[in-house]
Amino acid sequence: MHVGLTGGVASGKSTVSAILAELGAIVIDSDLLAREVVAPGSEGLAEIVEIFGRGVLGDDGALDRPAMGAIVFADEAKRRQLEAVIHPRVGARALEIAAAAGADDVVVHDIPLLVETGQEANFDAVIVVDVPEEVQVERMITNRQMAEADALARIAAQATREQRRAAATHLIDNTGTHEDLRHRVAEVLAELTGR
Ligand SMILES: CC(C)(COP(=O)(O)OP(=O)(O)OC[C@H]1O[C@@H](n2cnc3c(N)ncnc32)[C@H](O)[C@@H]1O)[C@@H](O)C(=O)NCCC(=O)NCCS
Ligand SMILES: Nc1ncnc2c1ncn2[C@@H]1O[C@H](COP(=O)(O)OP(=O)(O)OP(=O)(O)O)[C@@H](O)[C@H]1O
Repeated sequence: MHVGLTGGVASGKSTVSAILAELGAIVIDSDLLAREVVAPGSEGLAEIVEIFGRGVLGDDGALDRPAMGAIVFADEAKRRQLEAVIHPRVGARALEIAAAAGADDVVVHDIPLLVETGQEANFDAVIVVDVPEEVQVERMITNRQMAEADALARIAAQATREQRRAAATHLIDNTGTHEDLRHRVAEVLAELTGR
């Protein structure tokens, strides 16, 4: 079974993924793959330097992620250019990993931009982690020391809460405690697997 998992920035996708993995699911994390495909020495990073110049590299030669973020979350055309380098590579890696899963495995594809990239129909179920925008902003400021304007810029680069909710077969409200979240995730997994 292949399950899509999505949610707005800082909604709690990684936290949900970690719980699902503990409960036995295989998780494919798109954010992690998006880092791997631009690792130092990669073709992906070379393409990014061709497009954006060496200014997006840190002193260590790795992608300067805050600098890249400042560019692409302020400019949609540049964001599309970056996505054109990263998304095909992430997609190819995800397919390779998914191909190694067994028939009885629950494979969870954690894809922040699942709705934005129209991938709903590729999955047997779509889990959406849902919180109001105020909670996203609050968690980005508190847990990631982001400025409010940067948090709002990321939210503005994504689908709306309503668009994501419309794509959900299973909605996970993450406005409660971590304990509440754990219960709800276990419940959803049980619904999916019938176990
Ligand atoms: C701009 C980059 C370098 C900033 O890196 P940073 O370490 O600050 O963020 P990180 O990669 O951990 O992403 C955190 C969250 O930001 C949001 N986000 C990332 N990229 C995008 C995007 N293109 N559009 C909208 N939201 C995005 C997602 O909610 C994601 O979960 C990085 O996000 C990136 O390479 N983005 C383009 C690739 C992409 O689309 N990734 C998302 C899923 S494949
Ligand atoms: N129920 C909760 N109560 C309080 N804090 C939470 C809760 N769930 C998650 N968090 C915290 O909120 C932050 C965002 O969670 P997480 O990293 O799981 O989100 P994400 O959707 O994967 O984010 P991103 O889109 O940036 O990858 C983390 O610091 C996490 O510990």
